[in-house]
Amino acid sequence: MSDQIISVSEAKTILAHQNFHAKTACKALPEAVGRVLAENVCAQVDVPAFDQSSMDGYAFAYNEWKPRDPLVVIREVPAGMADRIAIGQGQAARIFTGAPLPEGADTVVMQERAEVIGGQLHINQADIKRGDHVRIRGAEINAGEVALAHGTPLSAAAVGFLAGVGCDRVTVYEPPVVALIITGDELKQPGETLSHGQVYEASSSMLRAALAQMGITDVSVQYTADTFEATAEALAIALQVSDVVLLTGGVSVGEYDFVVRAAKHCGITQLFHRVKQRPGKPLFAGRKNNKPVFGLPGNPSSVLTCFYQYVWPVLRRLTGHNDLLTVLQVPLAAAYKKNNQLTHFLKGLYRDGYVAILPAQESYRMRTFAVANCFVVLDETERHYEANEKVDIHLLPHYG
Ligand SMILES: Nc1nc2c(c(=O)[nH]1)N[C@H]1C(S)=C(S)[C@@H](COP(=O)(O)OP(=O)(O)OC[C@H]3O[C@@H](n4cnc5c(N)ncnc54)[C@H](O)[C@@H]3O)O[C@H]1N2
Ligand code: MOO
Repeated sequence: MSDQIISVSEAKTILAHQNFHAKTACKALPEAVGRVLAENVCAQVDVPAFDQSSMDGYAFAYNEWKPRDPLVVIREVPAGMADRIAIGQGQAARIFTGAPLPEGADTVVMQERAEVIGGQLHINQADIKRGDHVRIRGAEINAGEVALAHGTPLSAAAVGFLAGVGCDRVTVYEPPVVALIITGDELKQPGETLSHGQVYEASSSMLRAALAQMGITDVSVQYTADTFEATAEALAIALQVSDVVLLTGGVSVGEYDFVVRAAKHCGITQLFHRVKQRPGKPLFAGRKNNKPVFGLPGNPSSVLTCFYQYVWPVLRRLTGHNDLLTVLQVPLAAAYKKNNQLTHFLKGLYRDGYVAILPAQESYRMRTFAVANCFVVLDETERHYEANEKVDIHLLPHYG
């Protein structure tokens, strides 16, 4: 679409309107933890499925009981007893936590508040009320009712709740398969020895880490030379084997920047190229059918900033989440001069109610990003910010 440089909000709106394909899968319940429901799950039974005791004690019929008259204990009802039994007037049943209430009974007295002498139950609780210590059938949920709705993230508690309503499998959003293409002739893997002009390749480890933190672990990596052919070939492979493609580097305007041309060659529709922001101005976004493709500007800090600002929301949507980075308005710890007309995503440290803009913001540097917990987001306006002036911050996901 756009060949023009666009604003941050335009770029985000364009991405928010894309109908990228989200995958779903049917999973055994315990394996679904951390995923998001892609269906409404209904209770298969009433919970509780029968009136049951919530205490170890004695079950009796409240209205038939005269406080001074003892009751005759006729039977014992353990949890799981399948026999349906009934008690009559003047009778009680020994009962245990979770056991079905006998027919005719509606109240349980805890054993600590009663005494059995010669088979006769004496209740020593003046304030006992009808229905005490009884869990009524269906009090939690009725069969057929929606237990958890589409879009609910499955915590351990949610898994427990669904198991309790009889559910054993659920349809959840499936994390996308991601292909990384790392461009750059100068790159060398950490652990190897650098020659003059080479740099350690940081972005594949960094992106894999960021993806793993969002539950995306099916990630392939291709390292490509700075040629059109190598980039186009890697892109064609990536489009075949993955749901989302992330390229790093090669997206600027130099003679060795082939990402945009390779994307066109592979039939990728450009959504935008270049955003009025720092870092990450040369950011590229496109789509091939329903698959998103991002060309992240090569400086590692630009890669990660663009990842959190643009890729992260798309991946969250694909995994069924409906959220953005948490935004807060907080006072600046110190004054700041912003001297251009780009949106700035500055590495910040938010603590004790204030945010400090960290030093070393240049996009080749990761040292202070490594200890940042948020972005300070300053809009395009060129101006001076005072200390204590409130600014927007975006919390990094694991601090949100
Ligand atoms: N004439 C212009 N030059 C540049 C512009 C511009 O508008 N006009 N934009 C600058 C900006 S902003 C950025 S950001 C970079 C982005 O360029 P590329 O996406 O083409 O990135 P590269 O040139 O490939 O790499 C940039 C820089 O980052 C290092 N790098 C790349 N990949 C990795 C990696 N995986 N691990 C570690 N370091 C990496 C690379 O060695 C370069 O130093 O363009 C500016 N130039
Ligand atoms: O993405 Mo660049 O950071 O603006 O150097």
